Amino acid sequence: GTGSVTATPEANDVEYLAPVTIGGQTLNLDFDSGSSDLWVFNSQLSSKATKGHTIYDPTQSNSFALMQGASFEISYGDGSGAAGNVGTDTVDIGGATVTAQAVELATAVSQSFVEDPNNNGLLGLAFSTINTVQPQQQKTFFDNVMSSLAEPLFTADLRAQAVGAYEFGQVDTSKFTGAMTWVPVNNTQGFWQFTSESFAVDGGAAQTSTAGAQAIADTGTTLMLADSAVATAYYAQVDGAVDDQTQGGFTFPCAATLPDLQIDVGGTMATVKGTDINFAQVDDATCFGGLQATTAGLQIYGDIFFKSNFVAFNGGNNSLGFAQH
Ligand SMILES: N[C@H]1[C@H](O)[C@@H](Sc2ccccc2)[C@@H]2OC[C@H]1O2
Repeated sequence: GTGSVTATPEANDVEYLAPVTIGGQTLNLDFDSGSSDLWVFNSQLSSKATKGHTIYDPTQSNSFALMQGASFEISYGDGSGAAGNVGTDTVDIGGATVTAQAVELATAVSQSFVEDPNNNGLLGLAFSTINTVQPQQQKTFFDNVMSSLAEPLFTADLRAQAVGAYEFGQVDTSKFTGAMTWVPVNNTQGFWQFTSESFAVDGGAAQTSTAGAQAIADTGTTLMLADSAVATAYYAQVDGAVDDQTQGGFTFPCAATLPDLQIDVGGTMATVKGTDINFAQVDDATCFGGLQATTAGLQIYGDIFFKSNFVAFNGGNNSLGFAQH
């Protein structure tokens, strides 16, 4: 089978939300290819925590079953987190269905989630080896649904300030231009990880990235976090750009024309359009860059990358496909 749902951006394309039906109840969740827990806002949380959110109420589902003694606790790269207990229920994403999917029910969530009323939980799409449920680790929706899909893959078609799509089981070739390039994935850390060792600015000479030379494809990260050599060289080509730590990174005059960035993905150059690298206005004339330096060893290619590239995640052969869109 296949499944297809809309991917709707929040303001400034900070995150993309997609509808998921759990035991007949539909919630908009943040699909996250950088983690592997499916957790939701639910009726166990305080009314203060759930104010403005859509919640899942397991008592109203006739297919919910508590997973006795199971719990989860997850913390994310940005310092946010959630923890709680676990059950199973039928989960449907645009027609792709898993009958006994582990659904993690938060009993505590960090303030950044409370203050994000459109986000009613996360749906992890990284590898199940980093799922946090104890004592028995659980599988992601994608792992569970894969064998029933026409093709063992899902795709992300995320758009700048427009509705895109997540699809399971098929690559919709009408969603991108040119050929799709497939590259190998190293999943030893549980991520959709690939080599990324060089870059070029505005079609200029290829330059070598210094640090880890590894990157992950992370739909749950807003920006594109690359080696500092990449960000420094990029903004050196933008008049008036500065690394302004009071703003948290590179800023530039909003009137600037941003160059395209070519970045190595598994040995083939992918392009991130300059227009997609203008993230948000921070004051009347200053804009904040969508490309920033990573603080971790890994480079994290988030939504800024996805706005220029249609990406397919193949769990059948652990490869990543990308194409311009
Ligand atoms: N994979 C990412 C994840 O989806 C988000 S969790 C999140 C937190 C607050 C608001 C929305 C989402 C966090 O930022 C980067 C990394 O961790």
